[in-house]
Amino acid sequence: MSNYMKMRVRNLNLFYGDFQALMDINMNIMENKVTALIGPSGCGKSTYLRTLNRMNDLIDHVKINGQILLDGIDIYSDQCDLIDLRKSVGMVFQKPNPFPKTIYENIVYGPKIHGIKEKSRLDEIVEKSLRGAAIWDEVKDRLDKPALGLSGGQQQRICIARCLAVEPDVILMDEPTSALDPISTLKVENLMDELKKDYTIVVVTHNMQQAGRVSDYTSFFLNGEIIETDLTENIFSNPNDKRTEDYITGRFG
Ligand SMILES: Nc1ncnc2c1ncn2[C@@H]1O[C@H](COP(=O)(O)OP(=O)(O)OP(=O)(O)O)[C@@H](O)[C@H]1O
Repeated sequence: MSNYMKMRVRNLNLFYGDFQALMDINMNIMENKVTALIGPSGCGKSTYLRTLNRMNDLIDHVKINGQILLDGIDIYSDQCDLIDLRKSVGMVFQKPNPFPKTIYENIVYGPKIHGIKEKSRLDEIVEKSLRGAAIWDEVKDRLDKPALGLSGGQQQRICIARCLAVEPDVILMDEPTSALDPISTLKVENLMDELKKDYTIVVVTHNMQQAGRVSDYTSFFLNGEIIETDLTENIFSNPNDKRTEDYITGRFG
């Protein structure tokens, strides 16, 4: 088992204008593990997740200080190329958001941007990515059909396949199952367990049972701070902080 810290976050603060949304965040994100981010609505989970691949750069009144190291390189420094960063750190959103294109075109979109043109290579990537997202068998005979014609659960796995197609190292997932039915949710949860063999996963979830099922580590956020990060089993059975205990036992949030 890897004990490598794929990402290291040090003294991270984030402000939306005058409002400080993240306060002195420190976290080690372990390679080939699933890290769950839990906490009440508005505590900064999504904001934090978005800092990990600089999605907040798109919001113009955001100010960030501190450090986020990916394989030792500060992703906010000049040394880091934004296109490379987004390739290394992929993202899956709450609502499945396939492009209004065929299944095939959804998967090859990223690889084409990165300069892959050869049809046989693209075909290979499509099969590998769809297999990786556990949806190949369901769609292999309809690759030329619109991705939007699939069920919500299938669309989400297409989005995961689209993310895998550019061969990221880290996958960020923002409540990836909150718009899905229980069976699709189970499929995506099982998939996360498979994917962590090859990828490092950080997932925001409101569903505490899900955090318990899928994650190795859990971080509890409250009012923009991390109250504690620990092995998931410790967070759920023996948390250090009373506020964590109150949250996981449903006393607030
Ligand atoms: N673009 C923005 N501009 C200003 N404030 C924002 C912006 N986005 C988020 N916030 C504020 O930052 C805080 C953290 O929001 P964030 O969405 O990160 O929380 P969250 O824990 O993910 O919430 P939820 O679980 O409801 O999705 C909230 O107070 C929110 O109102």
